[in-house]
Amino acid sequence: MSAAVALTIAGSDPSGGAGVQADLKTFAAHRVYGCAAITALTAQNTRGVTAVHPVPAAVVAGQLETLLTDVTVHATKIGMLPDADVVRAVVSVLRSRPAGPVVLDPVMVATSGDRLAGPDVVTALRDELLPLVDLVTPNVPEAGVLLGERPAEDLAAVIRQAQTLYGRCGVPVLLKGGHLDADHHGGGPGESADVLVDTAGVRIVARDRIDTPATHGTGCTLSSALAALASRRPPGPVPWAPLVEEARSYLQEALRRGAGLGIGHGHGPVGHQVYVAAPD
Ligand SMILES: Nc1ncnc2c1ncn2[C@@H]1O[C@H](COP(=O)(O)OP(=O)(O)OP(=O)(O)O)[C@@H](O)[C@H]1O
Ligand SMILES: Cc1ncc(CO)c(N)n1
Repeated sequence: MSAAVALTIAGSDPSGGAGVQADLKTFAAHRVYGCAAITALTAQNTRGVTAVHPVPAAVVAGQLETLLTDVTVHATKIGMLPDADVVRAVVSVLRSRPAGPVVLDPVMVATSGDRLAGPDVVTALRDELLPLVDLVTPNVPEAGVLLGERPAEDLAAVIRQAQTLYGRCGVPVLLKGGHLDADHHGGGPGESADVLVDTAGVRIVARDRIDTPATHGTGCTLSSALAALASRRPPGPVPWAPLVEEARSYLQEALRRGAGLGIGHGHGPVGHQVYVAAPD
């Protein structure tokens, strides 16, 4: 039997806190073999993004085709897709080559507020890619954009939008509440609450909110932890609720560790190297 293999399809972040670099560290922390196809080169640090250079769509397709004709991938995470052509390249490969359960993090804006995807991405992502995936993990502003609504301002609105998005696309939704104002998040005092909606109904997954500026790449880390955990499972439908609980516990430890790393001068990275137990 081969090792569990997870694939990330994402952009590069030279500062190592987000994107492909964060995903591969997260896969390693979950004792999963990591593969990576790069969709864009960014120039960024913990303070912001200074340039985005999309990889040509045909080159993205070529990376995936070449990889998937040889390597069996047990789960995939999709992150930054810089333009609609790259979205379509990923769609076309995924239609013909199985890559395990797919977690889609619909990246639009970095923690620093800089845009990472052009406006044409939203329609292609929502109409062409979303129906093919097994879990979508928008943050509050991204859910607003996908629904064409104002971003949620409290937990009740997050629950409503997660249900609406699930109703429209039929794909399990994990709507992340990290952006909710601490006074309005409603998940309980000092908590950061995410909302999972799938066939099992609505589940709120909350953890204590850690008081730290080092939150660069939390979304990337959560979605790659979910793909890593999915890659370790037997084939078949993924019960997302226990995986979300596990991934949040991992992220919580990584946030605690990141608070002491002292990397960069802006929103520092989380400490990915929190090794979780090997699969049984
Ligand atoms: N200070 C915090 N303490 C604990 N958990 C947090 C904190 N900030 C964010 N989270 C959690 O981190 C995960 C990512 O949430 P967030 O809403 O920030 O996503 P994102 O905006 O996609 O992340 P990114 O910063 O990578 O763009 C969620 O599970 C959220 O609840
Ligand atoms: C490459 C990349 N992907 C995703 C994010 C979102 O955090 C980022 N900052 N950079």
